[in-house]
Amino acid sequence: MSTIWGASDVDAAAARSATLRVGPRDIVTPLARERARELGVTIADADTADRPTTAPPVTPPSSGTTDRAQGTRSSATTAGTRRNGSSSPSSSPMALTPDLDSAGSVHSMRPPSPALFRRGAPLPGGLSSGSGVADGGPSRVVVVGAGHVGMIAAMRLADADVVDEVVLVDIDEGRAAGVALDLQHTAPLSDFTTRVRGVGTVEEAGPADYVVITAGRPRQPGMTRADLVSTNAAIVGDLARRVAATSPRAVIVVVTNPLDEMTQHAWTSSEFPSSRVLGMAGVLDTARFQALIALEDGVGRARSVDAVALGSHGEEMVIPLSRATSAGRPLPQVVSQARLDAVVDRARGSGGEVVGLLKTGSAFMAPGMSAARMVLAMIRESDEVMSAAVLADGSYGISDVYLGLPVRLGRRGLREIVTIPLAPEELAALRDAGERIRERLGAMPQAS
Ligand SMILES: NC(=O)c1ccc[n+]([C@@H]2O[C@H](COP(=O)([O-])OP(=O)(O)OC[C@H]3O[C@@H](n4cnc5c(N)ncnc54)[C@H](O)[C@@H]3O)[C@@H](O)[C@H]2O)c1
Ligand SMILES: O=C(O)C[C@H](O)C(=O)O
Repeated sequence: MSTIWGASDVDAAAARSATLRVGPRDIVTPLARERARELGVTIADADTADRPTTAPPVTPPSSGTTDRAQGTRSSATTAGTRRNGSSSPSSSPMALTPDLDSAGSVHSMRPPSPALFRRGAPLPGGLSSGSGVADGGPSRVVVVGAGHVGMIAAMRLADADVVDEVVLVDIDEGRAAGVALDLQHTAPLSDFTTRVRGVGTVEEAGPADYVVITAGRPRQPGMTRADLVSTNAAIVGDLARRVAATSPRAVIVVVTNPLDEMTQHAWTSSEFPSSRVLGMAGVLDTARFQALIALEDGVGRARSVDAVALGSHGEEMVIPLSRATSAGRPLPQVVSQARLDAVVDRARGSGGEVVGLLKTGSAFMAPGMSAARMVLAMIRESDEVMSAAVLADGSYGISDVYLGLPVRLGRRGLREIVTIPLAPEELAALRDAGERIRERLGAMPQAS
């Protein structure tokens, strides 16, 4: 039997021994070869005399995800097809070979190669026409809220050219239609074939594979995210129920603030399995930390920083420095503890810093790109470890509350919560974040 080796297998090999051993009939994807060139990983024939003595890749100690609708625990993902209609590598070892060290811990949280995001790359692809989950119709991503975050997310999604349709929905229908038309005009500039529509309701948008909810009020200077709760809970609750009716098999990605509470609210309102309701904040918070620490002397490029932001999207954000590296070197060996602490604080407060500078509205470029990145990771089954707000399932000693945890996503949403070793104080801070979010949920108005 032949095995398909993907870019994430190369990442795992880079973390272990800088050599990827493949069998004579195995297929190494072009992206994996490109990734190997980037990382200096040798692709060697496993049948040669110097056969590796290292253990084969192992399946992670997944705690699985709870599928409430079915009452079962599942980490399955759905096979998909590429945009060109051929079979996707969803059964490839990309899904089975995490970058774990022999202790079963995550060795690297490095984002995948930019090669994974290059248009026209043969593997993995997008969703083919006719693969739309709801009706066998067009593959479709619906972005609810054609405001600042929504339009950036839609732009990235259209530009990626991996779905038939991106539909913007806004109660201000003219805005949705105008932004959509403006975006459609960029098709020759960005060279995409995705159609872009703008409508006033999720019902008009039609059944979707993925729904990104950015609708709601942003905060203004002097406000906390929590100040948005009653206004936005009413919007998100209503939208989640209507999305569930229109797109019963969609994966929902919530962006609206306060993020952790709104994601849990969308889950209960939609009555979807928790694996299909995710929140976007960790990708953004991680990017902010990477970007800001890269401004420090000696750190290098932001993408060479391997780190993850967990916990809440706010005061209880946890950035485990015990796991953070730059080009493979532990960050505390590169940057002084005082500077590290200052950068963590700045990353934690970055949303507020941007609000203060803009004076009206909040950040949207990095947030919109981060939301699109989550959707693209699912469509492309990139298999990267990223932070997302998910329903804690007992991992890290936390249960039944949405908060930022390291995850792998698949076509159908959450594939698994990844357990990474944390220092005792980091674990305590993560658990505290769960408790604080639970308290805020308890205080949330019930009628939304
Ligand atoms: N999770 C994160 O990391 C993150 C990052 C940035 C912003 N946000 C949040 O995202 C939300 C949107 O931010 P923004 O800057 O895009 O705001 P915005 O005001 O620019 O856009 C919001 C849009 O939602 C629309 N809208 C309101 N109610 C609606 C409804 N019921 N149906 C459809 N559309 C509706 C509005 O007409 C508006 O166009 C805010 O709550 C903000 O706090 C979260
Ligand atoms: O800070 C905000 O209110 C918006 C968003 O959550 C952000 O972090 O930029």
